[in-house]
Amino acid sequence: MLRIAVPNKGSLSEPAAAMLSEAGYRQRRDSRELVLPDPDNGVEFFFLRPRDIAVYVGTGTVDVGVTGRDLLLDSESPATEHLQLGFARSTFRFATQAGTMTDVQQVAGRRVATSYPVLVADYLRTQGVEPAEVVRLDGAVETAIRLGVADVIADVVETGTTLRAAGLEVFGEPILKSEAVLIRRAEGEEPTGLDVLTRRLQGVLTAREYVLMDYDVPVSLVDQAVAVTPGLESPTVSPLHNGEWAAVRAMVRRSETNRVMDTLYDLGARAILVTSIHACRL
Ligand SMILES: Nc1ncnc2c1ncn2[C@@H]1O[C@H](COP(=O)(O)OP(=O)(O)OP(=O)(O)O)[C@@H](O)[C@H]1O
Ligand SMILES: O=P(O)(O)OC[C@H]1O[C@H](OP(=O)(O)OP(=O)(O)O)[C@H](O)[C@@H]1O
Ligand SMILES: [Mg+2]
Repeated sequence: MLRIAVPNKGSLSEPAAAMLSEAGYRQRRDSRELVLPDPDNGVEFFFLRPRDIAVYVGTGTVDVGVTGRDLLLDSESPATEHLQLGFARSTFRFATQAGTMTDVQQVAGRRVATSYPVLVADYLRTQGVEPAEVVRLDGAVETAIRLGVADVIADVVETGTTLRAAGLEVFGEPILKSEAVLIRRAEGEEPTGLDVLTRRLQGVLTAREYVLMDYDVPVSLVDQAVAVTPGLESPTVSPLHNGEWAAVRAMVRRSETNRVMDTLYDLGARAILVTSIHACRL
């Protein structure tokens, strides 16, 4: 059985459970369940603190796990990214009182509060900046400046709402772009069953990113239409009862759906239909 660690709480927990459920795995019914066997799919889920998941994977106690890239890097665990999962996207940034700092060099000799001390210390070292101190806090880092324990913070930023509410502003380059990732042990053989899990998760990622587009187009315009919707490999072109028209089916990036429909319509395509992909294996 492939042992899979899944975040039990926090920002990663719900979207990770949703993705695994879309991939056909069992879901826990109660958030207090800590272990969930799924024998039909040959896996066993362990619900752990997101910060601990890299540690368990690095020691080989579990085979793979879902965590954030930022948490993985902060853990110093011998685990490695296996697959990017596309949710919990965030940046990791320095911030301080609005209008006071512009460059990471200004962090020299200052106190930095963060929940990610290893990540921050590593980054400052690469920039040749020596802070006075890196203060490790568990959360609510944005309040550290007002309370006088730090001059600068380094934290996860998604919308920036939390920073603005605290009267803070980012400065310097982003330290990191993070998202949820599936991790595995850096050394050793690939765990048995990881290939199936990977294909299933890739199927979910593709189903989320693409839609199926069907349309009818005059046979004389098929080549031009196919150039607009080349699909992943090659679109399906089928004859229609009216021999002057053909039907085309292709996968299209969800984000481009309306632009592609406009272009096809202008070209002369009609009966353009878009459907979601429920599941797929490429
Ligand atoms: N607002 C957010 N938007 C996107 N990702 C986030 C956000 N907050 C945290 N993350 C990501 O979630 C992971 C941190 O997990 P963690 O469980 O600490 O989340 P949390 O929501 O801060 O939980 P907790 O309330 O227990 O601190 C990191 O990978 C981080 O980048
Ligand atoms: O840019 P935003 O959209 O505002 O999101 C970023 C905030 O979200 C997370 O906090 P969380 O709610 O997890 O609280 P915490 O600080 O206690 O971890 C993170 O630590 C930031 O504070
Ligand atoms: Mg948090």
